[in-house]
Amino acid sequence: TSPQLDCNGRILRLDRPRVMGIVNVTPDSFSDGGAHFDAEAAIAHGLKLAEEGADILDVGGESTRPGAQAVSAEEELRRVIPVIERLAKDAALPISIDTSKPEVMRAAIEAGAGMVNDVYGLRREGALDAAAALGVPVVLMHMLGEPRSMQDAPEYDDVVGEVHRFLAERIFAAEMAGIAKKNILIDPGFGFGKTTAHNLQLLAQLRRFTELGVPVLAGLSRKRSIGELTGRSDPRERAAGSVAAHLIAAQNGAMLLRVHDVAATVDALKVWNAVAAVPAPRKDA
Ligand SMILES: Cn1c(SCC(=O)Nc2ccccc2)nc2c(=O)[nH]c(N)nc21
Repeated sequence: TSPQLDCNGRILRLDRPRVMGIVNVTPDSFSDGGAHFDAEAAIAHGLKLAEEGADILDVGGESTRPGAQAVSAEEELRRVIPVIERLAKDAALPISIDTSKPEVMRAAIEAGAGMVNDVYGLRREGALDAAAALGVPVVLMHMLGEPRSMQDAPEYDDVVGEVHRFLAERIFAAEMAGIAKKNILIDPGFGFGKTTAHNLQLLAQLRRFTELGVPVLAGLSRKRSIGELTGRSDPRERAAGSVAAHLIAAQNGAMLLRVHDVAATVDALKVWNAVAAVPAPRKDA
């Protein structure tokens, strides 16, 4: 019996690599400086990704790009709650909330989300206790320092070893706070305080993280490293590079892939699964 996650009543099976579709609730294009948020566009996009075969949708209201200004809890709630409510009503798949704030976690689960995806690894004040009380699966991700400064010449003695140790410590902290191990996922945090060389080491050695005994999530979609490797300066042209990276992540043990290009990734995984299903050759005596 392969693991499955109970996301507030909606089941996410982890019998094979699964696809998490990205739904950013961003400032709408016509309003001045993002005073309004285009919930309708985000909802339509989420429903489209569900149609394309996403197994879960990740809804986020605060950009974590280096230099992005911090957003208040009230502002973040204004952006994501209407989107989560409508997606939970109009689609059957589980929804994760991409947030580091305890009050946003609580309201999002109340509104129908079923997983917490925290790029800060539940290190904000009250986050561990809030997640434990909610009793939903949580993603613990590695980030070096803070979003503002993480990409200023990040350095490690041994990036894989240091990220591995951080994640082991966050699993321990989560279990001590009362989060069941079956509800924990980990993520090396591609691009969060890593150069492309660091990201390549983490991807090449991703199977090391499966030793921690919980499912691994990988999120490389359209990121700068993919752009650097492919020469695609426009993120919208990074789908092929992203699919390639996510197939390698699946091959190296990732069970959840956080992607923009759901249809392409779903097709790629169908090919990957067909090969994975081929019986191993018999070792004749
Ligand atoms: C919320 N969130 C993000 S946002 C950053 C992003 O997509 N940047 C980006 C996207 C497109 C182009 C350039 C940069 N990345 C992860 C991740 O890798 N893992 C988990 N668990 N959550 C995550």
